[in-house]
Amino acid sequence: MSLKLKLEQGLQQAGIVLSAELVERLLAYLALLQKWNKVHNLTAVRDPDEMVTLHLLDSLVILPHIHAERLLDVGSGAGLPGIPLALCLPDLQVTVLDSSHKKTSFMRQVKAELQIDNLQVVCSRVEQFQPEQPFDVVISRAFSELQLFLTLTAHLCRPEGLWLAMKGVYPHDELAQIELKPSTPKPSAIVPLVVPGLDAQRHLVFLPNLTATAQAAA
Ligand SMILES: C[S@@+](CC[C@H](N)C(=O)[O-])C[C@H]1O[C@@H](n2cnc3c(N)ncnc32)[C@H](O)[C@@H]1O
Repeated sequence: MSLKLKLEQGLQQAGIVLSAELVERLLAYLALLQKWNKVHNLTAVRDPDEMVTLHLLDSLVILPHIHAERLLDVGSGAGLPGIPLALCLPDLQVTVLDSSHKKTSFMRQVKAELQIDNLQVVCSRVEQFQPEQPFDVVISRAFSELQLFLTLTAHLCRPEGLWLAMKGVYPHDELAQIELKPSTPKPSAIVPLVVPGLDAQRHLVFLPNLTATAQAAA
């Protein structure tokens, strides 16, 4: 089966409708990832079929949950999930951040070649990143445990904004860890996700930043 057909079938199964042009742009991103990966080792996933499932579809199944103007993808690596989100949601301003020069060079190349105007690429350790404005949504996939993710990005999520953590199996231990810390944001929902063609669990953890609400109530 061609990569295009695999992506189209996966999108259909997930109930995600994208234009033919967008499908081509997603595949162009995948082609660049394959090309650079041969030399720069950006991702351990090397098989193009697996890249469709584990990188594109895994990132795209969260599309219905993104309602924001400004999103930060922390530890984005080769641009996941940030680049597929930026491609599919042109009105969303997406910042992809990683501390690795090799990975941010790749993401800059993708931005230039695919002319992704709503994508900003930042090379920085996240704890040192000082943007002009905080973000509506701060997301990560395969970055760190929940507690560390929240600690390192506490200055980056605006009051009443949202942290989204993309996880595999239901993260019992990580949730227990944050329950122990009274000052840590708590999850409002943990949504199971189905990634077409993937025989593994996925969960999206929603952690609202209630800072402003709490201050107003005090
Ligand atoms: C396992 S990769 C995940 C990449 C991508 N999110 C994915 O799901 O394919 C974790 C990434 O986080 C980056 N990273 C780790 N610690 C970081 C930090 N403190 N600040 C910024 N990036 C960091 C690493 O360079 C790496 O690219």
